[in-house]
Amino acid sequence: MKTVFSPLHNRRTATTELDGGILIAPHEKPSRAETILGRVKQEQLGEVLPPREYGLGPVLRVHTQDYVDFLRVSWADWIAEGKPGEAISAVWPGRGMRHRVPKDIDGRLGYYSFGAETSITEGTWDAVCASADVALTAQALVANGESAAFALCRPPGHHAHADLFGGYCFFNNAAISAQAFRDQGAKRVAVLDVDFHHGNGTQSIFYQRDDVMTISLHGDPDLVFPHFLGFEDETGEGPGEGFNLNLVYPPGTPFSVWLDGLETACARIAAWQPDALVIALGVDTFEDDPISFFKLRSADYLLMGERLGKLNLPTLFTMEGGYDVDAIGVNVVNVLKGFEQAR
Ligand SMILES: NCCCCCC(=O)NO
Ligand SMILES: [Mg+2]
Ligand SMILES: [Zn+2]
Repeated sequence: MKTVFSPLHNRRTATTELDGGILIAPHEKPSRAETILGRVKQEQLGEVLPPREYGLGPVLRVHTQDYVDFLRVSWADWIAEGKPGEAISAVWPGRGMRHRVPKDIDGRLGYYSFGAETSITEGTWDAVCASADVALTAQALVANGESAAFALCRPPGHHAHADLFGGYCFFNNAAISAQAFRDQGAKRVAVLDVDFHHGNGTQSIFYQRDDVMTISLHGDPDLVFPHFLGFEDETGEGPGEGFNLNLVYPPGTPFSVWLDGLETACARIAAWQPDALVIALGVDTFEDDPISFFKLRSADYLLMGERLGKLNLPTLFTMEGGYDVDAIGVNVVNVLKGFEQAR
């Protein structure tokens, strides 16, 4: 399987994440991508390619112009105000307030985000654009005949809505890729999110559509991020009714239980017969992940990959979460190896 990777992910070097009332070193750090790349090479998964540059056209098929414009100028506007730290939202348009875009950078940060854990820094824009190019380059490989490809994206994307950043995500790489498949002629595209967290961004982007099916297995939003979306009664809206599926699990969920959910998801996908499958691949389902509460073990990721391979669909993997850096390379590449063994 080919991997697409860009060293420009290193432009995303946030030094602060608001967590537990203090600013910690971010969980979403450069060593995540470098460790995965090292394992891809060590295991000889396949060729590693640099991304092509696609520009903002494909991004704007999913994200709004005003949001993209905001992201591009956010850091410059922040430092123009003489702010001492990294750009972090501290105010949001709460219930009963006006949902309009303020002029002030603090107001715009709040309007265009849904959490304070994600800072914007000097190189964030460059890394975010490169991450989308990585996804689109891997998507093109699959659209042009590769049976599967791995987009080693950083920063991740599945929490990003059309005009919201959060959860370490800015451009929704999986959604941008799904839309690219559609724009290149695929009639039906399924996005399956196996990250520990709900793919709230991906769900919201396609929620009223019946051409992109979105499915996510994740920790109970009543207990974990993103807290306000991802419940099992969210099944789609309007034409999209029935094209969203959330499978929610409690703390301590082992692979055996999680695998039942994967089986449900795969059955739904197989019945729909999509032309392409995008897997939002987070491995924060791992038993030792520092911010999650499932109990998957490294060997389980081989079985996860195998089950996904048995769907026999053109498949794009986009890298999402996973924060146990010692294990992330093994776990990610285990999914990809298991996938290939099933083909
Ligand atoms: N306290 C913030 C947690 C953000 C979760 C990010 C993630 O891994 N999403 O998949
Ligand atoms: Mg998920
Ligand atoms: Zn996650």
